[in-house]
Amino acid sequence: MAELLSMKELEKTFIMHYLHGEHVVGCKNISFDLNEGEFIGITGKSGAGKSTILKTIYRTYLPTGGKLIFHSDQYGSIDLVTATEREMIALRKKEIGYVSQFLNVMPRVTALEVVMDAILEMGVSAYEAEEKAKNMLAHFRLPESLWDSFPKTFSGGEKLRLNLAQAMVKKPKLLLLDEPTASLDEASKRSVKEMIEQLKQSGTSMIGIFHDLEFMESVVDSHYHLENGVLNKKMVV
Ligand SMILES: Nc1ncnc2c1ncn2[C@@H]1O[C@H](COP(=O)(O)OP(=O)(O)OP(=O)(O)O)[C@@H](O)[C@H]1O
Repeated sequence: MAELLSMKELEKTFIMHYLHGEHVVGCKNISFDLNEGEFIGITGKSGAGKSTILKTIYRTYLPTGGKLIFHSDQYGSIDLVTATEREMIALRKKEIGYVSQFLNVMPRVTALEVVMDAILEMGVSAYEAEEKAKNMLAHFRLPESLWDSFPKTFSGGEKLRLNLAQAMVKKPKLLLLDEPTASLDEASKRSVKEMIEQLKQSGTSMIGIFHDLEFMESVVDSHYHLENGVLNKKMVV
């Protein structure tokens, strides 16, 4: 299997300006490699730095050290630590997806439009985008009565399912999943598992953070545990 992402000694330190420049370590010395189609699960105590790792890959946070070599279709090998904002925007549009429980959408954009817009960015026709978006929303069991509503008022689980549909409809090369089953019922968890399996088969690589260990072990290939700032490979499932 070809390598997709190589992380070497990734570090993120926050400088707290309102605390007179005090430093808070988000994560440090984090290294691992991710192959095409591989799924790595990361566990660790609250505050260990799991979300910080995902956010530095997606560049919500600018890393303060290390290397993150991503094998991109658009740019060839590119270091996400030093990539420009413009490059990151292009990568987020087409190659790297991120799912969290929190929904960040424009006001007055319907749930269907949220998913359609994601796939339109990939360059498909409006007809195809609508069809794919509807299939995704149905897959994630979002009631049809909500498709033309504004997601701001959705429940936590509905927002998460919309986020999953928006990110997964693109079939990105790399998908980052921050608690993708939190607040979901068993039937919705099964929909998530099925879509993860479909994406893996089509070559998507994933990194996920889970509190639901049983679910995690049913989908990942490798499990890393973060403790006292050190990332240890626990086992290969
Ligand atoms: N934007 C930020 N500014 C300052 N400190 C931050 C920021 N984001 C995270 N941190 C700090 O970095 C450390 C790691 O946080 P992170 O959210 O990555 O932990 P986590 O392992 O994902 O925790 P949880 O399981 O509770 O979500 C924590 O000490 C946190 O307070």
